[in-house]
Amino acid sequence: MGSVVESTNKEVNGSVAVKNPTVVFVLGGPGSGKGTQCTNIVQHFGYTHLSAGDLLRAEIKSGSENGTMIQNMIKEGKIVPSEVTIKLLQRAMLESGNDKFLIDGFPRNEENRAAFEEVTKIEPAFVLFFDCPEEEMERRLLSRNQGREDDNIETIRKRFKVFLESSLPVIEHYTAREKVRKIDAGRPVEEVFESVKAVFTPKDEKAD
Ligand SMILES: Nc1ncnc2c1ncn2[C@@H]1O[C@H](COP(=O)(O)OP(=O)(O)O)[C@@H](O)[C@H]1O
Ligand SMILES: Nc1ccn([C@@H]2O[C@H](COP(=O)(O)OP(=O)(O)O)[C@@H](O)[C@H]2O)c(=O)n1
Repeated sequence: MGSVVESTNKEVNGSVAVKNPTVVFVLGGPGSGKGTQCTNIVQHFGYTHLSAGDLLRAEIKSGSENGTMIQNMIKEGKIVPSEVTIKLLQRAMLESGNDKFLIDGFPRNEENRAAFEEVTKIEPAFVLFFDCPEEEMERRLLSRNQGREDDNIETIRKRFKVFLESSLPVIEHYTAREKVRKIDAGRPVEEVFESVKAVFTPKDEKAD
């Protein structure tokens, strides 16, 4: 027996998709704390966390035909073609049984953004942007210790360049549409989460 969410899913471009989902894009440079804060948001606000990077790394591990291509792109800090990432996101949304999603690390360039809009017809509720100084992000990435092939100084520099050149324009796109909620992410985890909570708490529930 399917859940209420599944039973009301709809067809989009020939594939089944979650009906009227709430989507929050979580953006910020590499190491700005997106994953860390998403874990906190999930615990407090009932969202499903979908990390584009985690989905791509799982795809490499699964031995899929795209695995080698994805692995090479990640090693170089390059953005994987949208077609691949969007399919993974759509599948994960459907499998979750939820209708509220934090989409972390996506869209990372204009191609990601335009393709997602075209394929899914989903507009994000808002965009959470973790703004963090580069020196702090570099420090965090070099001590992350998750055995990631891209957490070395050479690839980190490439990822910073891609963030400035390709991802910031996406944030500017949503800033122009008044969708961006910018958080000072250079502070300790708990302080950052206080600011995050304020964004997710409806105005009428906030204390004066
Ligand atoms: N506010 C913070 N202060 C210090 N370290 C942090 C903070 N937020 C996250 N970290 C640490 O920095 C590293 C990168 O954080 P992560 O959440 O993986 O970033 P992202 O998903 O943006 O790449 C992790 O080791 C994490 O524990
Ligand atoms: N939308 C995305 C997200 C990540 N990626 C790839 O995955 C890598 C790691 O992304 P991530 O979000 O897991 O990690 P951070 O770079 O934010 O620390 C990126 O550098 C890209 O190579 C991608 O190609 N497309």
